[in-house]
Amino acid sequence: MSAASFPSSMAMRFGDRLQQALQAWEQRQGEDCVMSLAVPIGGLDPLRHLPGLESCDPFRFLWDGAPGLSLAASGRCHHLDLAGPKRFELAQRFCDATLGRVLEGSPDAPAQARSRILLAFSFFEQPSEQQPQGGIPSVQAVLPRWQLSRQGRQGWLRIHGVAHEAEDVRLLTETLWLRAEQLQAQPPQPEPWPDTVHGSLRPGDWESRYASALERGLELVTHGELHKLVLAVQQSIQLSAPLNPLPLLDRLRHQQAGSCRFLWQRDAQDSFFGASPERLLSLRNGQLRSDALAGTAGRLETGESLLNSEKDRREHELVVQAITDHLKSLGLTPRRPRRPQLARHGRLTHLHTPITAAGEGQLPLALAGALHPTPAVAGLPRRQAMGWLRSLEPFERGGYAAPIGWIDSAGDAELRVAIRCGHAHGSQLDLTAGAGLVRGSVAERELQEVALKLTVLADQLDLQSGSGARERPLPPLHG
Ligand SMILES: C=C(O[C@@H]1C=C(C(=O)O)C=C[C@H]1O)C(=O)O
Repeated sequence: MSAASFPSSMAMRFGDRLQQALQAWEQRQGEDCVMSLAVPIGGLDPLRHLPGLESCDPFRFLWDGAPGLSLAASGRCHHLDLAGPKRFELAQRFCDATLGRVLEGSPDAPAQARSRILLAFSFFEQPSEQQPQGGIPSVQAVLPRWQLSRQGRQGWLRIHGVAHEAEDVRLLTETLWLRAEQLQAQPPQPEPWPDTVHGSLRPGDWESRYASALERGLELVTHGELHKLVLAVQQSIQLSAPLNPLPLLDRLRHQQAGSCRFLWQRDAQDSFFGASPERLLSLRNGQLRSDALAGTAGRLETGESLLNSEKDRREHELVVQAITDHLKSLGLTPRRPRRPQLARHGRLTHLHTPITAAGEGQLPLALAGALHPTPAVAGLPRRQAMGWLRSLEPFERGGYAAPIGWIDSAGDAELRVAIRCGHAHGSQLDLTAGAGLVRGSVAERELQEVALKLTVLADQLDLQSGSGARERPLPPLHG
């Protein structure tokens, strides 16, 4: 195909794009390189157009921070799967090396459309000996084939591809142009999405297994062996039809508007998805931000009662202190408001303290490696708490409570803590949720808090039997 086969108004634009790309190619250093090309594409909704972004590789990703950045991606141009220690350092090196090789052929593209490496970690560095990790590497990093982004009304489509010669650059430009035309011509997924998820609870009751772990956890924090322990539970659902997570994520856009919806789909059989209220870190133009989020109230309590709860304030402060201490140990000067605010995410309200610092020149994954896991999802002291989680939780956490997000070609990054999430693999869907125990925590309240958190996703499903994950009111907060 040549530029002549496009309508004349677009031919100019196509010709300009091609010329830009070839100019960048001429200035390359080294033999081969990864060419990165982008075109503006109107404000297509990445969530609704992800199905139209298919690639020969089954990998798909969604980051839906609407009304902020939304990003859909598919296919893998380069990727890394790792297990074991130093994963943050090695993933950072992969990002630097890969993004360093990317040749920007569309220098007019804005920040939302920058080339990105997508990242998903597992909670633990190594899978446990008893429980296989469910095949999840301790870090997955992907430079996608396709990226469709939207921020405000603007949207961009980007392609990454290896180029050996100028002809490859022409071919990539044409592939990009054609896909942009197809996406713009295609209607997005209709509203409402057609399918509901059908499934039934798998036998095996998380409540009885949680009760014994909870008893031990409460002993540990009461006797001062730990300051905090965040015990999680897992509810498994047997799916009677394959799960499409996109309709769920679409509904969560309305029901949990302040959170960031995410999807990491290794293939059609394996989807990890959720709506995270918690920012592990964001780095934008050298400004670092991390969120301390701990202390939870359900719909029936007032935010005031949460703000006035001595136990919740103490639990929250442990998280703020841990984050600020880690940042200080890296030589940063974190700033924080003196008192927490309330942050509402769907049916739950949390205590929230945003922590900020000047972070010029910081490596996002060095920061993430120091911060993960915060005491909001693990406990204190960290090492001992991690050991107790291994022995008390009767399942593998996988990606639950681990960092998920992206780094872009300018060094900006955002990583969320993957909570309020589910993992569908084959015909099974696992929902995981946890709650923090500190001195003064009450067993019944913690049990009801995790049950309430499980409902965030479970309520989107059409379950055939009564669910242990149904919402019950939380008993009163203790002062
Ligand atoms: C661990 C989870 O949530 C975390 C624990 C919270 C708490 O204990 O109050 C609140 C928000 C999150 O930091 C979860 O939702 O699974």
